[in-house]
Formats: sequence, C-alpha cells, structure tokens
Amino acid sequence: MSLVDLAAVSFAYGRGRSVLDGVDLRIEAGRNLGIVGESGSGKTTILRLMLGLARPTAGRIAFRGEPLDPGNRPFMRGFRRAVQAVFQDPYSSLDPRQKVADIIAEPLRSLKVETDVDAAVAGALASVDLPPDTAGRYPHEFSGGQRQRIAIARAIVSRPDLVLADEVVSALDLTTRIRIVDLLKTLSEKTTLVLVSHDIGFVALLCHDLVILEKGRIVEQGPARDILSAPRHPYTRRLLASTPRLADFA
Ligand SMILES: Nc1ncnc2c1ncn2[C@@H]1O[C@H](COP(=O)(O)OP(=O)(O)OP(=O)(O)O)[C@@H](O)[C@H]1O
Repeated sequence: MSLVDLAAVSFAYGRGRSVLDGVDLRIEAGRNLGIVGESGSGKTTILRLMLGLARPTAGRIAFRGEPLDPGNRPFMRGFRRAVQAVFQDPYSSLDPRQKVADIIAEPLRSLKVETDVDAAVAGALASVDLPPDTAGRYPHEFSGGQRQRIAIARAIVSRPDLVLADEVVSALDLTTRIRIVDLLKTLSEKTTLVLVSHDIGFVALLCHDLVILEKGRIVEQGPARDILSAPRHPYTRRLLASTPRLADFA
C-alpha cells in the first residue's frame, strides 16, 4: 500500500484562483519522490496539504489508505508521528529561546511518545553527525548547515516513515549542500523522503521518482532516470537547461 495518495487534488487560497489543479500523485514507501517546479508552481502548497495544514478544495488525500482528516484526532496523532517535515530556512525554523535538546525533543513531547527523551535526542544528534554537546547549546551558536542538521534531527527523532523537505538546501553554500545531500542519502535508508525544490539537479541526486509541476499542474512524472535522460515536456527541458551542474550528476 502506498504511504500517501493524492487523487485529483485542487486547491485555492480563499476565493482566489486555483494554485493546484487536478494533482494525482502517489508516495510509495522506500521510493523518494522529488517535486520540482519554478517559484510559485505550487510545491509548498502540496506539502502543506500533505501535512494536513490545509485541506484540498477538491479531490482526496489519503495516508496509508485512510483519508487525511485534520479533524480526526486519533488518526492525526499517528499521522504526525509517521510524517515529519523540514523547512527551507534553518534560521527562522528553530526557536532561538530553546536549547537544541528541547527543540529536537519537541515532537516526542507534543506526541507524548513514551521513550527515554535524552537518549532519543542523543541518537538523533548522532544520526545527523553533530556532537553530543550540541544538545545544551542554542541555535544562534550554529552555522546554517548545522542548523539544518538540527532541523533534520528534530524531524527524525520520532522515527517517522516519511520526511517532507521543502527547499532544504537552497539557503546553503555548495559545500554545505553536498554534505546535507550525503546526510539525506544515509537517512533515506530508513525513511522515505519527499523533496520539494526548484533545483532538479539536487532532487535527482536523491529521488527515485520525480513530479514536475508547472503552474499548479503536473506536466510530467515518472522515474527520475527516465525524465533526466528523455524529458518529454518542454517545461521539464527548460528546468533541466537551467541546472548547469546536472551533467555532473547524471
Ligand atoms: N497564503 C497564501 N495566500 C494566497 N496565495 C498564496 C499563499 N501562499 C501561496 N500563494 C500563492 O500560491 C501559488 C503557489 O505558491 P507555493 O508557495 O505553493 O509555490 P512554490 O512552488 O512553493 O513557490 P516557491 O518556490 O517560491 O516557494 C503562488 O501563486 C502563490 O503566490
């Protein structure tokens, strides 16, 4: 059974025009999915819908075959434990007043996961290659790349089945990006990733499948290898042409 299914999903903010139109996609456990499109194509909106932060105007979203219903509390408790997210900006996504240990432990506390919290935090820090003393410090003491590792540690501490990541490397320099890509590659041995990015070269490094989004519509989807070697849609070709480093990845 697939982890997440979107069937004919459309969405509009308020009474505005549709920003997503008839989106069909499926996330299979163990197959990382990349959602790629230009700025404004609706990538972040898809993630918000998948997280239950907004509801589709039309269509259906299911998690493990059950409707994703933010009003269904027992369902949402299990869902929140299984699905976590990492956002673009490692500067604004971490509460500056909280110690790193408390930031990382937050999902365990809010989900009331019965576990040894200190040990779980230490384990999550080790998974993202940060030293144990990171736990007692504050976010401002760390670089952008280290902060993104802290955000990733928070996302994996509850051992989710699925991690949704929105432009997680865009704010980072090239060397730091490469390190985060390596880290995500290792983490994806244990959890399925959905990566949202305008950078097809970045997602192609980590994803088995790609969805190409143009103005709220999927114009192409399938195995990353096929799309990279033989893009069918002109928009996909444009995205590929705007990724000069892709030759190094393919
Ligand atoms: N809160 C909002 N209210 C109204 N319109 C919004 C809101 N958030 C996004 N939009 C609009 O929805 C469309 C899709 O935005 P979305 O953020 O999902 O795109 P994106 O592909 O993630 O873009 P970016 O890469 O720039 O973040 C855009 O036209 C945007 O202006």
